[in-house]
Amino acid sequence: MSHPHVDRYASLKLVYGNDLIEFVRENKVLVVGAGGIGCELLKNLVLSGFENIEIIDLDTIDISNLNRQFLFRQRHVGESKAKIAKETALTFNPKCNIVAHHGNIKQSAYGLDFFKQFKLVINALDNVDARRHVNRLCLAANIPMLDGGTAGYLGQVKSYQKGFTECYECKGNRNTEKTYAVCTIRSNPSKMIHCVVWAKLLFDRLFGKISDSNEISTGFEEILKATEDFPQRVFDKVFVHDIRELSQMKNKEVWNTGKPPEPLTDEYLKILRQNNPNAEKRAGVKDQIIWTPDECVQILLKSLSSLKQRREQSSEPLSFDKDDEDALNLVTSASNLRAFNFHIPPSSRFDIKSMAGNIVPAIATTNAIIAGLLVCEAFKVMKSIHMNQGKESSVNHVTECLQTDCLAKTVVKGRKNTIILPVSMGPPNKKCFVCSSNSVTVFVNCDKMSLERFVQDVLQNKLALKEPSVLSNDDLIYECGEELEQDQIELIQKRQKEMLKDTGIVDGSELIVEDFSQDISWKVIVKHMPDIEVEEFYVEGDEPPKAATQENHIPSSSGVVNNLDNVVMNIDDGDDGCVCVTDQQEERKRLDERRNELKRKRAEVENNLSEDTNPLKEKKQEDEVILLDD
Ligand SMILES: Nc1ncnc2c1ncn2[C@@H]1O[C@H](COP(=O)(O)OP(=O)(O)OP(=O)(O)O)[C@@H](O)[C@H]1O
Ligand SMILES: [Zn+2]
Repeated sequence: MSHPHVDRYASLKLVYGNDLIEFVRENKVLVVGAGGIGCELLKNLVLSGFENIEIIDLDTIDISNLNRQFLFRQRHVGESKAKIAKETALTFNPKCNIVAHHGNIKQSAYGLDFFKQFKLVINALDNVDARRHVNRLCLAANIPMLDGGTAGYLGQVKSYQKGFTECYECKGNRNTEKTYAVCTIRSNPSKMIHCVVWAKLLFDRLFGKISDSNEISTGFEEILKATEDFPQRVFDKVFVHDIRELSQMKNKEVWNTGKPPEPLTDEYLKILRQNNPNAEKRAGVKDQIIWTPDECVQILLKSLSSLKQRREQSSEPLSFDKDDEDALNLVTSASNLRAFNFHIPPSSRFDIKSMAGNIVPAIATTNAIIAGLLVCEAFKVMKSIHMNQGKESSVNHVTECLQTDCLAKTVVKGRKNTIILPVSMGPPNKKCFVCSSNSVTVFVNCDKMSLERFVQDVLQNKLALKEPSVLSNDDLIYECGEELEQDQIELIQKRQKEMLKDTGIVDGSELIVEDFSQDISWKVIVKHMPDIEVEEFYVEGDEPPKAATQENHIPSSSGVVNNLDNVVMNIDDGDDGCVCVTDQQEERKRLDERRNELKRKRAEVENNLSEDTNPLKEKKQEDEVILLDD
């Protein structure tokens, strides 16, 4: 292959021409994600003449990746995906210059300046959150973005460019996790998935970050303090006492399964033991064997004890990870025990793992098809950029690209045997607050929602901002960032706990929300919805909750998306070939300048208003008094 007299690109040049191949060799592309699609893609790119590539992935190689991520071998387990993908790809084409980043694309080191070096960005990601972030940076840097994704046998490739096509968020690609009514999860499940969602909340309540949404029952504080018998006390509380209380609800009609729940007393466990149809089925793959009630109890107690120890040794709350043995054992046993409580058939650890981890099986061939299509689209974009040099941002470079769907089976009428289906990309949606309008309306209950929840749930989770700052009436009421001073942090912490209405955010308030990490400045219009619960907030374009008084909903899981955000980045200096950016000074400087400008502006506004007509000033003084009182 690498004989010195053989031009490895000879056949490519016949197809694309010398000039384009030279252009592709010289110019840099960014690949985001080195997983199932990313590995295939990197291999294709290096074999197609793309010689300047940067690749980023936050993860390390897991044994479960080896069935489809063919750049990795067993000896690589535990190593950086980006680094090993680079090393293996270089063996296919040593001419390439590949830079590997072991990091999260959302880190500020990979901001606008980083993106600007590339002609094209290609996403090989597995979550909406990271895609939304990359979308915003590609819009800001005005770089075409290709996005590939698969779910089992289904796949899709889309090509985006600012001003010419819809953006990734034009059609509302939100973090739309399936949600369930709170009462179904907390007190009236009818399916195993309800028990799994509950078990994950139990995990969070006992070992994770405590919040209103994981408050599945009262009285955990005492149990958590217990030095002895912690596992048994948890068992007695959630599977016996709480259930006994629930079962005493008079009206039998209310139970979704048709029967009141049964506490897991010794007598009930005995009955379950006698009637257990799974008792004999002990052969087969270990993870697919359904545990007996006794096994569930034993495994529950053991995992509770080991997680308690781990939590005590850790300064941070734990977060559920489907690949963590203790966490999965806890969720599997707790889900099954709850299922026994509510007369729901139990499930295997394998099935519960896919429910708890929102897993859709990955198919290597679908990934390969999508990675192949991505490279075809990449050539079209590079060709256009090459032909229009100097007017990069004013020309539509994705004009020849099509949204390409890879289907599981023929579903298109009149198109026999069509499994690869090209469709035109839509134009930008004028109402899209990300690429077009810069204005978004949010519907929240200002009386019940705290500023903290507004920032976390609405701005960060729902609107996918990373480091939002919030200006209300020219007053900077919220900001985040590592460079804040202690007194600023204290002020924010205090204010965060206030309800929106107490911070001056009421019906019709127009906020300026900025996020320098995504180069975003939006007008956020607040509509106060007095009849909705805190969790029922929604954003323009979403379906509002059916009735204002309806029971509230909780997410089906704490979510793969969130877990990725929580991963601790492993940034090093790259002497092993894995380059990581550490210089964040520019970003800091920009933030500082902006902050000083805001302070100046705020001072001006305050000075211009007389003492008695300035509500902001009064509010501030109140804040200061409170601070002193502390
Ligand atoms: N914010 C991010 N920054 C960098 N890489 C990311 C980010 N989010 C996801 N990724 C990477 O994108 C890749 C997606 O690949 P893939 O869908 O095959 O997932 P996987 O984690 O390898 O597999 P599985 O989820 O099935 O275990 C993963 O390697 C993941 O680490
Ligand atoms: Zn858009």
